[in-house]
Amino acid sequence: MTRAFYIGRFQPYHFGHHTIIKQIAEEVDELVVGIGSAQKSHESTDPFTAGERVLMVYNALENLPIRHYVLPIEDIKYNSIWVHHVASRTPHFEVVYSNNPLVIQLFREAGVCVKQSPLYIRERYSGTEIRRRMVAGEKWEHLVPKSVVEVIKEIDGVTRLRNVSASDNNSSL
Ligand SMILES: Nc1ncnc2c1ncn2[C@@H]1O[C@H](COP(=O)(O)OP(=O)(O)OP(=O)(O)O)[C@@H](O)[C@H]1O
Ligand SMILES: NC(=O)c1ccc[n+]([C@@H]2O[C@H](COP(=O)(O)O)[C@@H](O)[C@H]2O)c1
Repeated sequence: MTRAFYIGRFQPYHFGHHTIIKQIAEEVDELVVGIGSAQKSHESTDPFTAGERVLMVYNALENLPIRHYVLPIEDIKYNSIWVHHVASRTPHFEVVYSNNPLVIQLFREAGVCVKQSPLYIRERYSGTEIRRRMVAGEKWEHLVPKSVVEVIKEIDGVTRLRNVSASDNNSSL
């Protein structure tokens, strides 16, 4: 039995993440999805709360054919003990899938097997690009699973993102 770990901020969860998670599900028996930077919300780069992101990911993974867990993970100040921090909040896993250089480095130093997950059409599927579209009033709905559109509409997430982005801009004046 192999259990894998995949972490992202998911601000928001998009088809890039979704495509990779479906590929991972073909290779392992169980998957733990970490909602990273769980303490963050209401910022232009991190507009959604951990709870909202749990809903996005959980609903999008409804039909994933393997057992999976969606768990919020807060950031800590010490990178050197982050792997232990993660381990204390998750079921034990044998392999990590990531593209984030720091995540890869920290897990490899801790002796955990890391597989580099490929990027799926990165220029289209990127949280930064999706948030830019939301603020600019451009179409973004086709870049995320339908269940993510529903969560963002329910919480009026686009208005929130525009408001917090506007206050970011004001504070830098
Ligand atoms: N298009 C994509 N295809 C596959 N994996 C992706 C894609 N975009 C991001 N990832 C990966 O998903 C993980 C989590 O990324 P994250 O939630 O930060 O998404 P992001 O799109 O990079 O967001 P942001 O632009 O806000 O930084 C990382 O390992 C990242 O490399
Ligand atoms: N010291 C820490 O708290 C620490 C270290 C490495 C990664 N992380 C988190 O892991 C997640 C990695 O996901 P991304 O690939 O989306 O950046 C982020 O939420 C990041 O903050 C946290």
